[in-house]
Parts: sequence; C-alpha cells; structure tokens
Amino acid sequence: MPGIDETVTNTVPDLDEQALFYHRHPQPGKLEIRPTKTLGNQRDLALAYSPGVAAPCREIAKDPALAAEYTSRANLVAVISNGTAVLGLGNIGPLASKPVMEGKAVLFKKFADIDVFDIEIDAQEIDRIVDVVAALEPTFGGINLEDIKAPECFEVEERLRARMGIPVFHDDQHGTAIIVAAAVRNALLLAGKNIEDVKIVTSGAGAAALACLNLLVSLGARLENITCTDKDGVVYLGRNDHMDRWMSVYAKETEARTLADVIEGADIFLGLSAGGVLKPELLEKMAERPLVMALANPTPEVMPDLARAVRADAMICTGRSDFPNQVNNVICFPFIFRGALDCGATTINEEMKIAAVDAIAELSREEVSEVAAKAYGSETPVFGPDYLIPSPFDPRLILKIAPAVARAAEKSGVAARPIADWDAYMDKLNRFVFRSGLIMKPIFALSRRSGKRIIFADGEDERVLRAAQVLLEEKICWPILIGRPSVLQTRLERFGLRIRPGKDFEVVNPEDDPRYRDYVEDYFAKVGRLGVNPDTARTIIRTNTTAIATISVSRGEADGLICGLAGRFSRHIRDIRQVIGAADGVSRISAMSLLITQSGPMFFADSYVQEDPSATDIAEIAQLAAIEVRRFGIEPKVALVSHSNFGSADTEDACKLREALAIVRKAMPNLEIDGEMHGDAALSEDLRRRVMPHSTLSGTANLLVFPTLDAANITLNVVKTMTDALHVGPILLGTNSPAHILTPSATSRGVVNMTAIAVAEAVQRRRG
Ligand SMILES: NC(=O)C1=CN([C@@H]2O[C@H](COP(=O)(O)OP(=O)(O)OC[C@H]3O[C@@H](n4cnc5c(N)ncnc54)[C@H](OP(=O)(O)O)[C@@H]3O)[C@@H](O)[C@H]2O)C=CC1
Ligand SMILES: CC(=O)C(=O)O
Ligand SMILES: [Mg+2]
Repeated sequence: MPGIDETVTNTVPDLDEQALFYHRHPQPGKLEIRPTKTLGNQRDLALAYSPGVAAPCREIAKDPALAAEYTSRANLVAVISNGTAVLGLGNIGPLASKPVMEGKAVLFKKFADIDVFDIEIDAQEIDRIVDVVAALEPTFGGINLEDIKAPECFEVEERLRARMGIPVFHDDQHGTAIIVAAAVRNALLLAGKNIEDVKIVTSGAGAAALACLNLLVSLGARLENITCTDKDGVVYLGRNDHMDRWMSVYAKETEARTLADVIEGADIFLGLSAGGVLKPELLEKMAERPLVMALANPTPEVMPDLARAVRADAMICTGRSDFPNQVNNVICFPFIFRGALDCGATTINEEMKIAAVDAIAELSREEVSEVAAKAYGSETPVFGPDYLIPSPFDPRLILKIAPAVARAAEKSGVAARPIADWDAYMDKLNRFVFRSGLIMKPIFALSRRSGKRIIFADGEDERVLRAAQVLLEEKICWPILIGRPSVLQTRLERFGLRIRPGKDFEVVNPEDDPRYRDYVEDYFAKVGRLGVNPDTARTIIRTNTTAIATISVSRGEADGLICGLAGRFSRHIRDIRQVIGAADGVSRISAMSLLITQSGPMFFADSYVQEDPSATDIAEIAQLAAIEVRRFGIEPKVALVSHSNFGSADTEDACKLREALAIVRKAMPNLEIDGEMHGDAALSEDLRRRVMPHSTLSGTANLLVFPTLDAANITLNVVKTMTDALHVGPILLGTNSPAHILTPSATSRGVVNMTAIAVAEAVQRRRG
C-alpha cells in the first residue's frame, strides 16, 4: 500500500508552506498547454481541424516519419511514473507523484524547450506497466521513466527498450549515473586519485545507486573496490533477503554487515537511499580528501554542514539546489533528450551517455558563465571542491551536451534524422539560450576579426570583464578597459576569468596614465568654450570615465566606446555630444531600441534622446534608424505611428509626422515607409488596408518611429514587459564615431551585443 514517512520534511523552515502556496497559486499545478498556431477564425478552424487536418493525417498514414514534420511528436516526451520510489519519499503512489512529474516537465521545457506530458499510471506489475507505456509510442518522441522502484524498473526499462523504436530512458538510473560520473571524474582529478584505485561505498542499492555503479565500472572502477549497502545492510555473497540479479553483481564475500563496518578507508561515499542514514562520525573513517555524495532527496544522507564539521577536507555533493555541488539528474535529462530528439535517435545508448559525461565534466573546468554565476549567488564559483559540476542554470549545458549527444548518436548509427546543417543547429540552440542569437548573427559576422578597438568606460564592472573575455574569444574586438589595474586584477581572479591586462586587453588607468596631460589638453580644446575651465577639465579627466572614453575615441586610440552601466543617461549623452558630436550631415544624435520578442524583432525610435523632435528631426531619425536596421540584415518596414490614422486628426504631432513622411520619401525613395498611422495598423496589414488600400507599407512594420520621446519610451517598456522581450540598446544613431550608452540593468550579454554593434558600425564606416 502506498504510504509516506511523515518524518521526511524539508530542512529549511517554512519551505514546505512556501512550496504549498507556490503549487496552489495563482492556479493549481505548474503547467498548462498552449496552442502554437493561431485559431482565430473560420479559416484557421478549417486548417487546424476538419476538413484541413485530414491532409497531414493522410500523409502520415503513407509515411510515418512525416509525423515529425506535421505534429509535435518529435519534441514531445512522456514523463511516466507509477509512484513507487518518489524522490526519497518511497512508494507514495502515482497520484501523489504528480507534483514531481509536473516538475520534471517544467524542467524539460525551461532548460531544453522540450514539451512534456506527465503521465502517472496506476500500475505496479511489470507486465502492465510495459503494456501501458509501449502503447504510447505513437504519441511521443521519447519516454522518460521516473521514480519507479528497483528492481522492477530494470526489467521495465529493458523490455520497453526492446519493444519501442524511440528513446526509453530511466532518469533515476542513467540521468543520475551521468551526472555522478561527471562529478566523480572531477573530484578525483582534484584529489589526485585514479578511478581504478578508489574504494566506493554506497548507501542504497536501488535504481539510482546500481546504475551509477554500472557506469563507474564502465569508466574503470573495479568491482572488488565497491561495496553496496541498503536497508538490510551490506550486500554480501550469500545474502538471501532483498537480493536480485542486478544487485548480486555487487555482492561481496565479506563478514562485514553494516555501513559502519565498510566505510573505513572509502574514497567515495555514494548515497542514493534516504535522508540522514550516514552518521557524521562515520566520515572520520574515510580516506583522505573523500568525496561525499549525499544525493537522497529532499533530505540528503548527511547534511553538508555536519559532514564538513567532521571532515574539512571532504568534497560534498547533494541533490539539492540550496547547497553547492548540486549533483542532480536535472543537469542531464533535459539536454540528453534535446540531443536525442534533434537527431531522431531511436534509443539512448552507451556512447551517447559517455558523450554527456565528458561534456558535463569538461564544462565544469571552464570559466563560469554570468548566468551560472548568478544561479550560485554573489560568489562566482571556480572549479574546485565546491564547484565540481555546473549549475543547472548554466546556459552552456544545452550548447555542449545536446550536440555531443547528437554526434554520438550519429556515430553509433542510431540517428534516424542526422543533423544536416550543424551551423544552423548550433544557431537554433544559441537562439534558445540567448534569444538575441540569430538576429545578432549578421552583426557578429561583420565585426569578427575586424581588429577594431573598443574602449569601455566601466572597465571595472563585472559585466564588462566577463564581456571582454567573450569578445576576445569570439574575436570581435580588442578591448580597452578604463579602470585601476589592481582592481581589475583582483576582480578577474575573483570571477575566475582567464584574460589578463596588457596581454589580452589594454588598460587606461584614470588615476595614473602617461597620457593624462594630453587627454586634459584635448578635452579642454573640445569643451573650453562650453563653460568648463582648465581646473574642472583636469578633475573630469581624473574622475569621469565616459569623458576619458570620448577623448580616447576622438584621438583615434579607440574605434568606438561603450558606457552607461553606472550613472545617468543624460550625463553620458552630454559627454558624447560635447566630444564626439554628430556625424557630418547629421543635425542631432538620436537613439533606437531593438526588442526581440517571441514573434520577431521590433525596432523603436527615438526611444532615448530627442524629447520633442521636429518634422525634419523625425525624418532624420527614420532614415538613420532604417540604415541601422539594414546592418542586422533586415529590410526595414517603417511606420510613423500616431494617435491619428492617415489624416484622421490634425494635431501638431500628426502634422509633423506627415511632413516627416514627405521628407523621407524624397530622400530614400526605395524605403518602405508610411504614416501617420495607429499602432495596430502598423502591425496588421489587414487593418491598414481597410483604411489605406494603397499604403506604401506592406506586411508588418518592424521599425516604429514615434512623434515624441514619451510615446516611444513608454511603448518600448510596456511591450518589453508584456511580451517578456529582450532589449538590445539603446543604439545611438548619428554619432561621429560609434558610441553607445547602456542602461544600468544591462547584462554582460548585453555588453557583448552592443559592442558588436559598435564594431560593425566602425567596420561599415571604414568601408564607406
Ligand atoms: N540527486 C539525484 O539526482 C537523484 C537522487 N535520487 C535519490 O536516491 C534515492 C533512491 O532513489 P531510487 O534509487 O530511485 O529508489 P529505489 O527505491 O530504487 O532505491 C532505494 C534504495 O535505497 C535503499 N534505502 C532506503 N532507505 C534506506 C535506509 N534507511 N538505509 C539504507 N538504505 C536505504 C533501499 O533499500 P531497500 O531496497 O532495502 O529498501 C534501496 O536500495 C532517493 O532518495 C532519491 O531521491 C534518485 C535519483 C536521482
Ligand atoms: C532527482 C530525482 O530524480 C530523484 O530524486 O528521484
Ligand atoms: Mg527521480
């Protein structure tokens, strides 16, 4: 009978209560299903359902492989449990397992964009489980078995793998084994031990523990060095109770009967059993620099603080997200399925699992990405005892594991749809990780290997330091960082970054730079007649890093500048106006923003600079913005947006847009532009044609030009928030040299994007 151990609760006060609230509000559960196609009218209905739907049905009946093209099957996974081994809660039954299975579904979606139905089945007998799951093959591209207890899970998986033509993966076995193997590999590297020599003791001899041991053995661990224990104590040769053929592989000829008897000299404790079963004092008996993997959920076999108090030299892992070293199968299952589904793998084989182990282990030894660092809190982890494996939030996981798995599938001959275009595939994964990926591609292509130098006013900022490393790796520019050398050095070390001043980037030290006098002189020459006296100029060049950056650009020492991570926009734009100024033929500097939304990119101008532009200003903004949009490889479709729709009002703002339209049409006759029009008419050709059948704008506008700063900036922020869009910008338009002012909330990815934009601009200016 399903039952639950009432003593197993979360160890964090109030967490149970918070978790109940989280699951109940604002609506019950953690998931819903959303359509991916519009279903707004009779025609959509005829396509989505009868009669149109018959067409894909007929095609699939002729060729079943077409299900991958006409249905969501190829991206759909079933997370299936019978609730017999739910976390460490035991056999609590299928219904009570549903929150965990919904949780797994959310993780699949969040980390790898895989859709999941969680399926809890009321079945305990192997035959019944196998029949039910096998019958689901037409629906799914893969099966993730979850929390089914040993030994039944072994036979269930074995039989399903033999029967089904899609991947069947028991996550508690193989997902856990892969992440455990990666952590073991890295821990042994740090401890200077070989897998062939280490002594391993387990608590637990169930699904997870046995699968971990099997994988560790295939990686070199020796059977004679392994001892298993479970609820009945040591798994020894001759034991009759609770023995099965999978466990008996590890049965030992020994007189020892308890965990306490066998832990002496162990290098690895592998806990996949139940909370609190490892008494801290037992750790004293372990070998030097032991690896303690207390992986039972939600309560580990030993709490890390208790373990640490006894063994300061131990490397400690748990399955939980609230301690360092979260060894949990979430770091594996979304990504291994991503790779398997993307190449139409018919199974997940040993080669694919080893590829995943290698990818995870290697990733931990690289520098931590900004997103992963955030997932860990304020301290940036560096490969070491407290950072053996990456955080589940590390965006590089999908970029490394999925392709490695897909390649291994192809190589081992199980990929039914091998990846045809690897660049396109990596783009797709990148787009998922950084939604800016694809749209930024032409900009990155233009800027790569151009040799341009970009100066950063906020050189000491963590985001700039991280961005500088990426910019160098991607060969986008030679960074010049304004900052104190000692601070730069300390921060680079703290964030675990590899780049070094002088070797990888240049430094301008605001406190002591040999060019200081020249900078002051040049600065005074620019601003001496703008109310700045020589004394003030000296102070500014010591303290205002944006002013220093502008001088560096105007002296030709840098090809562009990035500033704005601290301080007010108005101060930065003043410095840029005063020193760099507007380009020849441009009357006023302006700005444009890019929002990357789920339905595509949208540009907004002037979103940051000109408060109340005149008709000629608006015409200039529209032209400069259109040129900038083309740099992204996008043909601009410009709408001058207003409260007035094609002459429906004669207010001052409406009139100035009409005037601006006439100016732009004359200057850029080939540009698709129209106005003034409502915001909805800009986005919907249907609506627009009803009022203006011969509009010179076709389709959906991608560049909205506004009559005032208020209108543009308010719309930008509302759309950004409502659509959860990614903001790239503001992109300054019409400056004499590339110069961009970031917002204080920009991420290091934002710094990289804006730098690439500055470099691309510098490259195109040179080409004329
Ligand atoms: N961090 C991670 O990624 C993962 C963690 N886990 C955790 O591992 C644990 C086991 O899961 P799983 O293998 O799927 O379940 P199984 O039911 O298949 O195996 C449980 C094993 O633990 C043993 N066990 C239970 N209670 C005790 C105890 N008090 N002392 C010693 N041994 C005990 C059982 O022994 P017996 O058969 O004698 O009852 C059995 O060998 C769970 O806590 C689960 O949350 C699982 C998968 C992934
Ligand atoms: C993490 C997991 O799958 C478990 O604890 O069962
Ligand atoms: Mg599980």
